[in-house]
This record gives sequence, structure tokens and C-alpha cells, in this order.
Amino acid sequence: MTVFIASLFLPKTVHFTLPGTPPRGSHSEKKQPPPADDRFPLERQPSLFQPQVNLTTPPHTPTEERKRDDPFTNEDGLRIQLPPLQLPADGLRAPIDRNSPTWGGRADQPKSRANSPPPPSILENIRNIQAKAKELGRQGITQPRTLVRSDSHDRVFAHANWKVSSADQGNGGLRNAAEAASREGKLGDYTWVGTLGMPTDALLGTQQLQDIEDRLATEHDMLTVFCSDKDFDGHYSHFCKQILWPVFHYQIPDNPKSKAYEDHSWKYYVNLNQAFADKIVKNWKRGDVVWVHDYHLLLVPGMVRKKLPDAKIGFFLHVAFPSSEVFRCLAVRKELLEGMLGANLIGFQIHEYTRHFLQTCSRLLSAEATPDGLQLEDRFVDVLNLPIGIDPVSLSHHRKEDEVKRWLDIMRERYAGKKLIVARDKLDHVRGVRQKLLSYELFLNKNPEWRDKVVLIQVALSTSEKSELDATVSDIVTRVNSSWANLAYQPVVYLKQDIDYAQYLALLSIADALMITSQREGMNLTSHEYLFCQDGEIGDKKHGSLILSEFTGTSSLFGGNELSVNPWDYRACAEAIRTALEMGDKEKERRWSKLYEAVNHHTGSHWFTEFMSRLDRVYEEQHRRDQTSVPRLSMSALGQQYKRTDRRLFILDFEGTLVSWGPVNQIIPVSPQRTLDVLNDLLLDDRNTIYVMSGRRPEELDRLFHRVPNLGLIAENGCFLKDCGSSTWTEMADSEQIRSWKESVKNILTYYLERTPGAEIEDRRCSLIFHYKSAEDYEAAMRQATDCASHINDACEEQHVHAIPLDGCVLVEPIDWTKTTAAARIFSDLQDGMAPDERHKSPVDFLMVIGDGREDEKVFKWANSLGGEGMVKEVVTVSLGSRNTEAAATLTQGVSGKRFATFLPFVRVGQWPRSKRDSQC
Ligand SMILES: O=P(O)(O)OC[C@H]1O[C@H](O[C@H]2O[C@H](CO)[C@@H](O)[C@H](O)[C@H]2O)[C@H](O)[C@@H](O)[C@@H]1O
Repeated sequence: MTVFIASLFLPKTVHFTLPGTPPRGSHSEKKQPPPADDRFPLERQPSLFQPQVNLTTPPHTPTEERKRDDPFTNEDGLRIQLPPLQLPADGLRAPIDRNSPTWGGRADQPKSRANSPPPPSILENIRNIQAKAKELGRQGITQPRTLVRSDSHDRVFAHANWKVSSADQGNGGLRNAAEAASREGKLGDYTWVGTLGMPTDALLGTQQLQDIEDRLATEHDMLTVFCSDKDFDGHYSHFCKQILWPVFHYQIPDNPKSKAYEDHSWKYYVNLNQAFADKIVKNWKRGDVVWVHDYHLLLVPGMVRKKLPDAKIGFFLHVAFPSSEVFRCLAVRKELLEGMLGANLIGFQIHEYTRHFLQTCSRLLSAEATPDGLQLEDRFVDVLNLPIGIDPVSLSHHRKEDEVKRWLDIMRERYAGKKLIVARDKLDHVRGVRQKLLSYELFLNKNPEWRDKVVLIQVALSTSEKSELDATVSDIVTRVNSSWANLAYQPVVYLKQDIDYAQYLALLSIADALMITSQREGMNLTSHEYLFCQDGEIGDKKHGSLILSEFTGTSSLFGGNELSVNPWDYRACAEAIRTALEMGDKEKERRWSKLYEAVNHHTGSHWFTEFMSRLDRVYEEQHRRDQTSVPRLSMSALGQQYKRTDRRLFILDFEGTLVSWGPVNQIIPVSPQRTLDVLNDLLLDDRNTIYVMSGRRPEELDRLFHRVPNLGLIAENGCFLKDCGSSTWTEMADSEQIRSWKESVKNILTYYLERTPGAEIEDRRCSLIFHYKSAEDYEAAMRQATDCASHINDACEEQHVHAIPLDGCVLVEPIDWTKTTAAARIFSDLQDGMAPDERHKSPVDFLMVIGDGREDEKVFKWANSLGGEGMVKEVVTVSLGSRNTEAAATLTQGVSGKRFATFLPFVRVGQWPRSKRDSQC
């Protein structure tokens, strides 16, 4: 059995040694300038302490204590330049949240052939560079030419030497988790499926590409997914980065620049997902597990399911899942959800994202959501919230490297006497670096005693999102530095480049506080690593504070022991900085211990193995319920069971089982005579007790069954019960509770009724039904009905009531009284000898439940459990129709009253013309 781990980027890629260039990683190469080409123009990297040039006026934050006109500037605007620090050679690993995407931008990998127009910011940059070059040209200075892809370029790569290296793109948290699980022996054979993270058009059809694919497969257990550069670019740089990433992080709703409605890049997203699915399908063998990761591959589960209906498929979303109000803005919302729903199990980092997903599916797909997952027409899909974590073992190992100690010493010396607030973030809007700097600025302005004593070290990883943000952040840095720096002090150290792993670990260990101000973030693993590094194992036992945005998944794990902030509330953030710096040692240690405990509990390995074992469990469970694996009801076995028992209880669903379905808002005039005859026949045997269960009202059932005198009835899906032989109904539900929720629900229903011409509300004793079958505009009515159901489910959860969208109506009924609770009551009364009918005093040894609907599934489950516990000798549960089921047997063709009537008489008389009976059903 192999586990396929599918993620956009493989953990490995290849780097080429081009003629005339030194091999990657050599000292001389480090001195090369970054590659320049038409997609990623050459940019000057700032030195460590160089303030940025002030280009525009950065935004201001409010303050109450305006000592000067502008609280963000000081009088002299002093600027200072200190010599840059020497950077050592690259470390072996990258920090967990790896570097920004560099697809198509490396000198030692081929250039892209995707000819989509570069984003306006890049065009602008190119224009600036060209203008500068022109100007320098006029002054007689010649510039190196930018690299442009050409045929000779392709030939060079096709013949150059290459080697497999660790990729610096992709999900470091996932890789570490898989490695940890494998190291601990909890993960057997596994194969990564992903792209090389570099353009490959240049190598198309070459032996070179074949060799790369073979080497990765044989030496690294990695299946490479190939797609055209155009597909990759359209998928990643466009659909993922400009549509999905912002929307999943709440960046679109009212933004006029939003691209969420443009779907020209959708086809590339589909193509790339299809390439993944094809690769998996081609290599899959029975028993293999497929685990697909993150927002880049939302369609893969559905595509694989289409080809491999029985495959065990898991999906985990690493980023946040937004509220349904945000998600519904996506033009391809249904396709995305349906893609995800191809999985057997869908995992999210925290409960909030799971809840959003369930709500979104219930609203947009009208799927029935339960806390465990979604009941689709033919399958159940389980959901799970399970936060990913770090790998303390490997972290601990790397911390001991000499290079880390060397950097600790350097920093200790350089920042002696200063408190350090540190951070390492991607420079995109979502990560909130701008908000952080503004808060820090406000803190310095409001707390003069801290000026000169605190330094914020912000490492910012550039992204393809080169924008005003870049300039704005640089400007704020310049402004803060020009406000409060002096010859020996610079309040912000802003590194617009990544640092190697050793520096990163040293930074986390020496910090007095880590500040994370993401506007949204699936899980912030940097804070986990920081807490781990603060244990004093290397460096001082700082037990530093964590300032953490409440909009990160991580924040829900930490139980308030972090300094939780709303990144938009600059004043509160500034205050949190002060609290962090002034907190007493005892309090710091108390908080840190709790946080450390959480980090050590939610490790990457734990996440990995928990997901895998949950996937196994839900797969078994779903498979068991699957129609194709549930046997057809055997009439001969049923006859034997019937004959060897003396006390039989039948619980039979009405509509869809005894009679075919009718419109819920119309009364059923009369039950078919044949059905009534069969029931009366069965009841002639004293050893038989029969209950019919239905969603219909008591008076309707009375009318339908008045010619079956000894029949028991369950009305309104369990809210009313009429025992066999009794002439009165018992109200099972608490009428006071019903009255109270009905009042609130009626208000909501009325709101939707007013907006749905032709709809009506039916007021049953314990339920309300919003009927829209006869609405003037059925499509619009359906949308209103879906919203209405979600509205009720959100607003009335605490009143123990739920709304279920059905065909042409929304049924609102209590959660506490169901067909199952009624069945359980009947059964326990019979067991206790409390049945009103004198005939029914001995315990039940045969229990048969027949039904066809979702509600009946729960009754099957209950009945089966009685069999499993040995409380009833013979339990027969039968599902009609083609849904997947909890029942132990099925009758695959839908059974009308007539069909049903054909097999029950044989139960009574015990005649079993086997083959004939079986074929009839
Ligand atoms: O930038 P991308 O290539 O599109 O990838 C998105 C990010 O993926 C990883 O982060 C996500 O997963 C982390 C682990 O589960 C989680 O902590 C984080 O919140 C998610 O966004 C990766 O670590 C990031 O570098 C990528 O930007």
C-alpha cells in the first residue's frame, strides 16, 4: 500500500549548471546578482541597515497623544547607515514557511514560455529600468542585457548538467510533518506527486526531462507532474494567486480591483488539476491512499473519484476557509466545492474553517450538513478539524548546529541592551506587515521611554505581488527610522530578503517577542517554532511573549495565553507591544509554559498520523454504508429469522416505503388497500407488533390507517406517538420548547415568504414547513429557500431546532425528538413489559426496520446497535432505493406499496420460494 501525497510543488527540484557559471551554492555564486529577465526584473537588495528612499507619503495611524503635529515623525528626520552584516553560506534547510514563489525566475532553471502579459507592476518596473538604462547609456555607462528566453536558451538547458536539490518553494510544514511521521515509523511507503516548480517547456520531448523524471521516481519516490508553462502560469500566478489566495483570506468582497469574477484563468486551473489527477490515476493500485493538499488542487479529489470510484481519498486545506458570504463571490464556487467533495475526508486547520465549509456546502449545494460531514445524494463525506504543527525533533537537532550559535553570538553582541521584537513574513497584504509597522510606530510615539531600547527586526519575503504594498512598507520603515534612529540605534531593521535557517533559528531564540499580525492565516507555524526556540536550550531562557493576530488559526489553539491582537486596531497592538516588553518574568513563564505545551501536543507528526488513521476509519465506515457493498435482502434468511423468533417488532417507514412519495403539502387521500391488507395480515399473528413512522401529522395518519386497528403510529417524525391498541396520541416533544422556537422561526420564514411569491408556510404541531413548489420563479425560490435554511440553522442552533432543505420545501423541526427517539421509546417499553396492549408483554427477539430516507438511516443505526450489543437476537434493517446506507440489507429497486406487499405475506406464512422471491425484489 502506498500513500500518494499530492501537493503543488515536490520537495525536490533540479538545478542546472550552465556553461560558464559556477555550480549552485559555491561561494562565488553567492556574489552573483539575482537573475534579471523580463518577468522578474533585476532589483537591488537593500543592505541590512539601509533605510529605504521615501517615495510617497505613507498612511498615518491615529493617536490620542499628539505631542507634535504629526505623531509619526520627529523634528530632525535623522538617517543613518551602518555597515551591513556578513551573510554566511546557505543553511541546510529553509524555515518552515518557505521562500516566496520563484517559478520561472531562476538563472539555473529554464525560463517560462508562458506568454501571458506580465502584471502592470512588472511592466512599470521594466519601463523604469529601461528609462534608467537609457539615461545611463547617455552618460556612456553600459548595462548588462536582461536574459530573454530563446532557442539557444532551450538547447543549453537540454544539455546542461543538473542535480536534484531541495526545493525552496512549497509547504515546509507538510514536508516536515511527513518526514517526522516517516521517521517515527508511522508512515509506510509514500510517494510525492507534484511539479518541479520550474518551467519545463524548454525541455519538452528531451531525454533530459525523461532522465529527471526517472531519477526523481527511482531515487526519491517522487512522481513528477508535467504541464505546459502556460498552464502553470495561468494556474499559479493567476488563478491561485490573484483569485483563490485573496478570496480564501477575505481579501475581495468590496474591493473594486478584485479579480474574483474574472475566470479566464480557470481553464488553466482545471488543466493543472487534471494533470495531477491523471498522474495519480495512472499510478494508483487497489489499496493505495491518495492525500491531496491545499487550495492549488481543489479539483483533484473529484477528478480522481470520477476515474476511481473506490479510491481512498483525503484532502487537507492548509489555508483558511472563508465564510460562505465570501466564498459565494467566486464564479466557479460550485465546481470548487464539488471538486473537494470527491474526497472521503476533508480536513481543515480549525473548527471555524470546517464550520464555514459545511455552511457553504449547505447553502450553495443544498447538501445536508451534520457536525461529522455532508450527506450527499449518494455518499457521505466526512470533515475534520486538525491543526498542523511543527517537528520539534528536527528543530531541536538543527538548533544545535554551530552556525546557529555563531549567529546568536553575533546578535547578542550587536543588540546588547536592547529588547528585540522579531518577525518573518511574506510581504503580501494578507500577512499584515504594514499594520505591524504602523502599530510599532505608534508604540514608539506613545512610549518615549522605550525609544532607543527596542528594535523590531522584520524579515520580509518578497512575493510575486510586487505592489504599492512594497513601497508603502519601505516608506513606513524609513519614516520610523528617520524619526527615532541615532548614531548607535535603529528602531527597525528591515530585511527585504530571506535569511538562512541558522539565522532564523538564532533570531527566534534571542527574541523577546514575536509579533504576527496576519489579517488571515491558516496556521502560523512561525509562532510554534518561536515558542519552541524560547525554551533556553540554546541561548537564554527568555520565555518571550507572543503577540498574535486573532485571525490566525494558531490563535484558537493557544487559549488566550498569547497576547491576542486585532491587527487593524493599531492602538491595541501598540499596547500589546508594551505589555510584551514590560511583562514580569513569572507571568511570561506561566504563559509560555501553556503555549509550549500546546505546541508540543499539536506536532506535525501527530497531525499526519491522526489524519491518516481518521481517513482509514471514515473510509471503512462509508464503504460499509455504500449500496454496492450492502447485500440485497435475502428472503430465505429473513424467513428463517422470522420463524425462529416469537416476539417481533416491525418499524416501517410510510412514504417511499409503504406508499410512494407524494407532495408534502398535499394530503395522501388513502393508503393502498394492498398495503393495509398486508399490515392487517401480519397483525393477525399475536407475536407481531407494527409501528408505521412518518413526517405527517397525527390526524392524517389516523385517517390513513383507521382500518388497521392494532397498528402503532409515529407522527411528525417522532414528535407524536400512538401505541398499538391505543386510541390516543402522546406528545413526545416539549410543547413549551416547540412554542418558543416556532416564534423565532416564523419570523425568519415570513421574511423569506415575502420575497418568494407563490410560496407558503405550513404550520404543523411540532414543525414548520416552507413550501415553494408552486413559487412563481422556482429557481429564485430555491435560492431563497437555501438561504432561509442556513439562516435558521445559524440563528436557532441553541434552540435545538434545524432546517432541512428538501425537494420543493424546507422542513424545520426539533433536533431532540426524532423517529429514532420514538423507536427507542417503543422498544424500551416493550422490553420493560409496559406496552399498553396485553399481548405485548415479552421482550423483543426480532426487530425489523424498513425505510428509504435520511431520517430512517438513524433508525437503522440504532437498530443495528441493539443487534450488536446482543439486546435483540435478530435485527433486520432494510433500505429501499439507491442511497448509501447504514442498513444491513437493501432492496435496490424503489419499493412501492405494491412491491412491499409482495414480500411481507411470505414472512407471515413462512413460504420461501427463494429464487422467485429474490428476483422479484
Ligand atoms: O504561496 P503558495 O505556494 O501558494 O502556498 C501557500 C502557502 O502554503 C504554506 O502555507 C500554508 O500551509 C501552512 C501549513 O499548513 C499553514 O501554516 C499556512 O497558514 C498556510 O498558508 C506555505 O508554508 C507557505 O509558505 C505558502 O505561502
